[in-house]
Amino acid sequence: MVLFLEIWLPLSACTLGTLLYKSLTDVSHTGLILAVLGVELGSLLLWAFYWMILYPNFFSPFRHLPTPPGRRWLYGNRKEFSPNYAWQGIDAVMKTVPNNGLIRFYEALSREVLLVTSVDAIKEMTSGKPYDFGHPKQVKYMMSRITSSNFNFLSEHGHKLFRKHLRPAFTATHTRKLMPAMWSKFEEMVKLIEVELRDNSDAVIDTREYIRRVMWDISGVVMIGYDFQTLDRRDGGMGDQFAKVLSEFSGPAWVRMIMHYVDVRPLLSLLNPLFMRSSLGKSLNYIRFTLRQIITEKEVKFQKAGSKEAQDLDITSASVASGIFPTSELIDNGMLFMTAGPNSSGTAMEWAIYELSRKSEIQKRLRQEINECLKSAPFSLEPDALIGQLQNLPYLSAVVNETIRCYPFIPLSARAAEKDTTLLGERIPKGTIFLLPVDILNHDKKLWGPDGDEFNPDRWLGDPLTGGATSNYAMLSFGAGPNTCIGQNTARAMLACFLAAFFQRFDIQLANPDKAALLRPALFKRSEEGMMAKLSIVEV
Ligand code: HEM
Repeated sequence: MVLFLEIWLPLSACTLGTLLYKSLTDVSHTGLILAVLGVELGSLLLWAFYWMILYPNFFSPFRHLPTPPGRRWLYGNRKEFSPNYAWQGIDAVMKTVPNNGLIRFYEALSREVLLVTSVDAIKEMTSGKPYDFGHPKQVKYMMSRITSSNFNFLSEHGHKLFRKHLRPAFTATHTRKLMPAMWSKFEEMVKLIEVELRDNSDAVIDTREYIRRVMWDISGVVMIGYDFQTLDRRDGGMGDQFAKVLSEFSGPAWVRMIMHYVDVRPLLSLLNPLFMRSSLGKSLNYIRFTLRQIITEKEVKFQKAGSKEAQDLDITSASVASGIFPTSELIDNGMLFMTAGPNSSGTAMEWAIYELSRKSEIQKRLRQEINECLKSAPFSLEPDALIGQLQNLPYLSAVVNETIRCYPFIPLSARAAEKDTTLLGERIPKGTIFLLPVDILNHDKKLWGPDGDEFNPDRWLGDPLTGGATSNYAMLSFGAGPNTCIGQNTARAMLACFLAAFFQRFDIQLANPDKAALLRPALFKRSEEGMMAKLSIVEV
C-alpha cells in the first residue's frame, strides 16, 4: 500500500503541476495531460478497490486471524476504539474476540494492524527476536526530530553499542550514588511549597508545575551534569528551550497520520533547512550548541585526568568515559535522555499523588515507614545514609512499583516488523504493524489475580520482583527484553525520593477530584489537568 501511494502521489503531483503550467503558458498537449491524469485517477480507484475490499478478504496473509466485526472500508475498526481512549476499546475487543495471541484489526483506510494479546507473543517479540520488531516510522521520525541527526541509536548495531557502553551508568548501584542529588532537589521543592503555604494555608497547589520544574533540574543534573535551576526560576535558557522542544517534538498530528500511509521522511529531510529556521529548529540549535559546550568540557576534563574512570557521576560523563561515542552522538544521547526521562517519571509522580490522595491509609502507612526509617530527622541526615535507608523501604518500593504498573506512560506500544520473520508460528512480512496493549496487560486479572485492576501496593510485598504476576511479561510499563527502558532504575529512584520527601511532609487531598483522572488525548497516559492539591503540613 505504502509503495503504491509513494509512487502515485509524486506522479500525480507532477501531472497536475504540468497541467497548471500549460494552462498558464500555452494550451498544447492539454488533452494528453488530462488523459494521463484520468489514468492516474483510474489507477487510484482500482488500487482503493483492491486495498480496501480484495486484499483484506482474499490476499492478506492474516485473513485467517480473528478480526473484530464491523470493519468499515474507510475508517476500519475505528468505531470500536472511540470515543474513549483507544486502549479501553481494545480491552473490550480482547475480551470479546476469541484468539490465540493475535487479533487483526483495521485502522482508517484499511491499514492492517495486529494486536498482540498474549504474553508468549510479547516474550517472543521483545526477547526472542528484539531486532526483528523495531520502532515504527513515526517513532523514528519523532526521535530524529529531537536529535536532528542520523541517530545511530536507531540502527541495530548502534543500539547494541549504546546499551553495552551505557549499561554501567544505569545500574542500581550507580543510581544509588545519584540519589543524594535527587533528594536535595526534592527537598528544595518541598521548602518552596512550604513557603507558598505559609503565605496562604488554603492555597491550591499546582503539583504539575512543581514536578515539572524539579524534574528538569534533577534530570539535568543526573543525566548531563548540568543544573537548569528551573526550581527557583533563575534560568530561562536550557530548561525553557527543552520544554518547548518536548511539547512539540512529536510533530504535527497530520504528519504522523500521513506517515501511516506514505513515508514522507525523504521529503521532510529536504525541508529540514526550513525546519531548522523555525522557532522549534532554533530551540534545537540552542540546546545542541549548549550540550556541545558541556560535553566538550567533560571530554577535556576526562583527558586531563588521564584515568579510565568517569570524572563525574552523571550519565553523560559515563558516556564520555566509555570513549566509544563521538561528540555528535554524545549530544544525541543527552537529547534522548532528556526526552525519555523527565516527562515519563514526572507523570508517574502525578499518578502517585492521585492514588494516595484518595487512599489516606496508604499515605499514613507510607509516612509511618518513612518516618520510622528516617528517625524523624530526615533533613539533617547525611545524604548517603538517608538514601541507603530509602532503598530499603519495602512499602515505599511497593508504592513505586504499583504506580508504574497501573499508570504506564505508554499505554499502547507500537512495533513494526523490520524484516520478514515469524511470530507464534505465523509468517510475518516486513512492515507489518503491531500494537502491544501495555495498559491492558498490566491490569489483566488472568495475570495479576482478581484485584488486577485495583491499585494495591501490597501485591509487591510478597514478591518484590514480579508483584505476584504469573508471567515476567505481565508488567510492560518499561517494555521488555534488550530494548527495555535503560533508565528504569533511575525512574524508580526518582519516584522513591519524590514520594519520601513529599508525603513525609504533606498530607494531601485533591482539589480537583472529579477532573484529575480525565486523560489528555495523546500517545501517553497523562491527566489533562494534572493534580491540583490541598496540602497540610505534617509536623514531625
Ligand atoms: C516512569 C518512568 C519511565 C517510563 C514509564 C519509561 C518507559 C520506557 C519505555 C516503555 C521504553 C521503550 C521500551 C521499548 O522500546 O520496548 C523506554 C525506553 C527508554 N527509556 Fe524510559 N521510561 C521511564 C523513565 C526513563 C528515564 C528516567 C530515563 C533516563 C535516561 C529513560 C531512558 C530511556 C531510554 C534511553 C530508552 C531507550 C532504550 C532503548 O531502546 O535501548 N527512561 N522507556
